[in-house]
Amino acid sequence: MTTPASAKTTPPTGAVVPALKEPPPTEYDGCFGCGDQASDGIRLKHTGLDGKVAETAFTVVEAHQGAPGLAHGGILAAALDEALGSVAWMLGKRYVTGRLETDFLTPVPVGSTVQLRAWCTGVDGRKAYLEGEGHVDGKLAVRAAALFIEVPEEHFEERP
Ligand SMILES: CCCCCCCCCCCCCCCC(=O)SCCNC(=O)CCNC(=O)[C@H](O)C(C)(C)COP(=O)(O)OP(=O)(O)OC[C@H]1O[C@@H](n2cnc3c(N)ncnc32)[C@H](O)[C@@H]1OP(=O)(O)O
Repeated sequence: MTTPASAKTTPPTGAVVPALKEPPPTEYDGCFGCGDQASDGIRLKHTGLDGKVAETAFTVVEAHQGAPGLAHGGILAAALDEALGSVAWMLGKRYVTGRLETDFLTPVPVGSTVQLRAWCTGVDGRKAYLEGEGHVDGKLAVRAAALFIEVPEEHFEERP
């Protein structure tokens, strides 16, 4: 698969690629990427999962504009981050994004539906390596490679 992975997002020799488990049963409703209660969120839901690759879709609306009529790159990166993050969580541990590398290959007009796919390229200790891509009308529009880091449950404790 074509990816933009740098040395920091390329798994070392010997990293394993685990099969994905079922998505976590409790998702956080307030999550910008997947939460049902996040009123300004993008509410991604899995549309496919085959044990290795997870799929979802995201429709760009006016509130996501950067330039007139075109998606803001940060929104596309957020959607990729969420897709990759959901795969990381399906490895069965808690991960957060440490590094996210993104290529924006074509402008994405408002009204487009971005078909997103994400997968794991390897796990090495606390590090999980993820890649993903988004197609619009069959054309590769965005792609990403990321390093996720496993964290303890305390990472998500509410801050004062
Ligand atoms: C309650 C139920 C909820 C259920 C819910 C389910 C939802 C299921 C879907 C979730 C989907 C989420 C999708 C969104 C995902 C986010 O958006 S997460 C939010 C954005 N990310 C963050 O906020 C992370 C902020 N950063 C941090 O907290 C800390 O920097 C980190 C990443 C935990 C690392 O800190 P640390 O634990 O002290 O680890 P550290 O020793 O610094 O690094 C460990 C190793 O990783 C390397 N490393 C760390 N950072 C980097 C980096 N940026 N670049 C390269 N290498 C790095 C280090 O060099 C080190 O390597 P080695 O020396 O071991 O070889």
